[in-house]
Amino acid sequence: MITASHNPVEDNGVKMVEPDGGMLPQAFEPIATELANCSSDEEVASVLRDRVMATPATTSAHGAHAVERGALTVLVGHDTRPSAPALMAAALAGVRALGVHAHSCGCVTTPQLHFLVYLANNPGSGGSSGSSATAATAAATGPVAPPLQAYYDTILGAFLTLMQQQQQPGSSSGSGSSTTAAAPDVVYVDCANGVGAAQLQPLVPALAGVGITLALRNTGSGAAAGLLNHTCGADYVQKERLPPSDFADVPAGARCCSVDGDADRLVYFSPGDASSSGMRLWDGDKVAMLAAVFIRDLMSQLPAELLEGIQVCCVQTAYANGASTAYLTDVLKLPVVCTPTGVKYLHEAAHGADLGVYFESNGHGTVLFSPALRERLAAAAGSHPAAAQLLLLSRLINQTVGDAISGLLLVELILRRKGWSLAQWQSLYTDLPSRQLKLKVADRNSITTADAERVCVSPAGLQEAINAIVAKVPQGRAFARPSGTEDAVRVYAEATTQEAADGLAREVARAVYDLAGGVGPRP
Ligand SMILES: CC(=O)N[C@H]1[C@@H](OP(=O)(O)O)O[C@H](CO)[C@@H](O)[C@@H]1O
Ligand SMILES: [Mg+2]
Repeated sequence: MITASHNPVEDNGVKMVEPDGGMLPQAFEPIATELANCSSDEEVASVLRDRVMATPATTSAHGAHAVERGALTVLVGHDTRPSAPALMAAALAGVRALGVHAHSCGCVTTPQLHFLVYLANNPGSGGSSGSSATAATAAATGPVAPPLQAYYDTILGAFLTLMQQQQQPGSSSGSGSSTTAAAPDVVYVDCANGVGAAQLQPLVPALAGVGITLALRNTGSGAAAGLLNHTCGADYVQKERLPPSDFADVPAGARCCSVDGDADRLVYFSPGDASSSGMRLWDGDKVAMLAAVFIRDLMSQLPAELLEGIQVCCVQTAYANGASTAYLTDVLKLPVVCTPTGVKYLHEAAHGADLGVYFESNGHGTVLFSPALRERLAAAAGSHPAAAQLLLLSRLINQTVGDAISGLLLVELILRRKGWSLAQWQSLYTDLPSRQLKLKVADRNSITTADAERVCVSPAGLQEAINAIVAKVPQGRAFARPSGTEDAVRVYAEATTQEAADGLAREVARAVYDLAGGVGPRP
């Protein structure tokens, strides 16, 4: 997938999708770094020959045995960047030079490409009408590109079925009042001027059919088209806590959401008054809680023996607001696992359970259902409506990777099913005030961490200094870690007041600056 996600339009990047639809295996990262740092074509060729071609595929859907190159197909997609067509041509030429089929999926979202790769290798599993044709062709010639329609048939199809069940009188639709009275007619969607604009379009007529008007903004088209991710998109809204461009006329309190440039992140927000202050945010933590509440409700309607031995787990990072962690453990009584930052870690941990809910605060995440759980649900679907609904949820929710389109449908389904307004969703728990800062140091890798990045191991004395600072702040929590994506050290702090959280973050940043070789002005 040729994309630089939420980053500025002039950046570029690539995300690799494994044959099972998953993310790049971690073992491949050092090789990818080597490739990215090559300074000449010759060097690229030699790294490809000596390192890439010499590394056996680990998670190939075909198993460890060698596969005829001519039987392989690589699917390539791209985002809306002006650099995409040239990079796409290069990628296709590179794949074909190896004697491997290359197929352009065109301008798609990252999660759509993950889904298509999964479906190409697991024909028939999408639950779409088109997939049986795909299965027949695949048997004859190896994986071929399934039509993008298969994505909508699966994800949107499951959403519409769940919505229709809700609207049938007397349907068993989970707990909570199933009134739609609290749901507004219009959901304003900030498409970040990215791929989401075109790919959300098929949802517009489909959702209109169930009474939801999607108003797409920042679609990257028209005379005043904005720039990709520029003052818009999920990353901007979540980090700046500001409504995106082109939302000035959206009424205060309206239901809005924002996706990032490649549509794998989703946050909800509601504009405040004219001064832009008072914008409210429903971040990845809030989406995770909503999903967890709903799934827990459905599971509680199933006979205990059906769920015997089934493990449910919620996965967060240290950036998850402490109030959300407390809500999961104290109110929902669900086990919580904390992993290092980065979806690859959360995804892996969620895979360890039968039902794994994972979201980063920045809006990237999904809910994974194990094959064993899906089998049990399928067997019970005829006799237990809640099992049938959970099974449909596993189709509505992209099982390969976090997906803003699938996430939007999930949130809208749950809010309507529960009859909840944004305010009721917000009131599940109250976030502790928090602050994130970043600073530069001479070498960020001089900071090493343990315990899912919550403790600094080096440089010597840093953790002791952080402990002493945190101890002075009631209910304070803070940590510092080197960013994996930027040349910076990130500091996170939370406390019972915004002032205390701000002060705590500043003090910790100063300790990092003093003990880890800060560069530039002291925070
Ligand atoms: C605090 C924060 O938002 N960190 C982001 C950021 O990672 P860093 O390692 O913090 O730079 O980029 C990652 C990739 O997009 C994302 O997964 C992660 O959540
Ligand atoms: Mg992204």
